[in-house]
Amino acid sequence: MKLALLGYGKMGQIIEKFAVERGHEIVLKITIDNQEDLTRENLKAADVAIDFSTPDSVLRNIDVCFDAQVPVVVGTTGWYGKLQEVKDDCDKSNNTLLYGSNFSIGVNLFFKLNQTLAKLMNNYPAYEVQVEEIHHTQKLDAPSGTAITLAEGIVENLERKQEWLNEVVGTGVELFPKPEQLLIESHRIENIPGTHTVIYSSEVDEIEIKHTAHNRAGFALGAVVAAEWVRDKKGFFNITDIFE
Ligand SMILES: NC(=O)C1=CN([C@@H]2O[C@H](COP(=O)(O)OP(=O)(O)OC[C@H]3O[C@@H](n4cnc5c(N)ncnc54)[C@H](OP(=O)(O)O)[C@@H]3O)[C@@H](O)[C@H]2O)C=CC1
Ligand SMILES: O=C(O)C1=N[C@H](C(=O)O)C[C@H](O)C1
Repeated sequence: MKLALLGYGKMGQIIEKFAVERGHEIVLKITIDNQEDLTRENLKAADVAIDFSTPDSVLRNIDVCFDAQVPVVVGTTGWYGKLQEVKDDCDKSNNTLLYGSNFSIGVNLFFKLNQTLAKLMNNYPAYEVQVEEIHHTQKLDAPSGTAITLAEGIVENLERKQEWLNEVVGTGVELFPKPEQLLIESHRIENIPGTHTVIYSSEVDEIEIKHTAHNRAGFALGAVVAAEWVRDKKGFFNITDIFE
């Protein structure tokens, strides 16, 4: 299959490696320096576009994919406030988009564990819950998309939590969540590909579930598999649709 890579940074380059290994061809690579090459005409050479760019550029990239009627896999995070708008555009224009805060198999298993644990905890009010995420210092968004998915999994399944709020550690701003608010703590440390922990803490003990990415390979392979899966489909999908 012919692929367009929208964003060719840390992720785009590993995605290229897995895509070529699996017999695909890269027909277009877009970075900040050649953004003007992202046109409907150029995109039409691709069967699927894969976007791992930036929160500021992703919405325009999606628009161009919709205009060209090219299915797009979106790994970029930091735009989920616009999710409903993008879904409406996708449906109205009869297009195809698959997005996911995390394309690795391990994290998608972790999402399920998180939901199950949150349900169990309805019977155990002595436990307070918190989400922690650690990423490299170049990350542009906080909290991470994965942490948002984890927090939503908790809010949807644990009755005593109604919304999440985010504290970026080291900025000097400390938050004091109300009992119905779930704290997501973000840490930025050199060279960490992505670590997520859900912690339930009581007076007497603590239960933690944790996912640690050793590198970016799991995310990149997942994105290529997602492109293969979505190629001949129409509609708006999440990575969890592949795992169902
Ligand atoms: N869903 C998932 O599983 C994962 C998601 N991510 C997300 O993917 C995104 C990218 O991550 P990562 O590769 O680490 O980031 P990088 O900063 O390494 O790469 C971003 C790329 O986007 C390019 N870019 C900047 N502006 C534009 C534009 N206007 N159009 C197209 N490309 C542009 C940059 O160009 P230049 O090189 O010239 O600066 C760079 O090539 C982030 O949002 C991150 O959170 C990351 C890992 C896994
Ligand atoms: O920016 C990153 O690096 C990552 N971003 C994704 C996120 O925001 O959750 C996925 C992964 O954790 C790496």
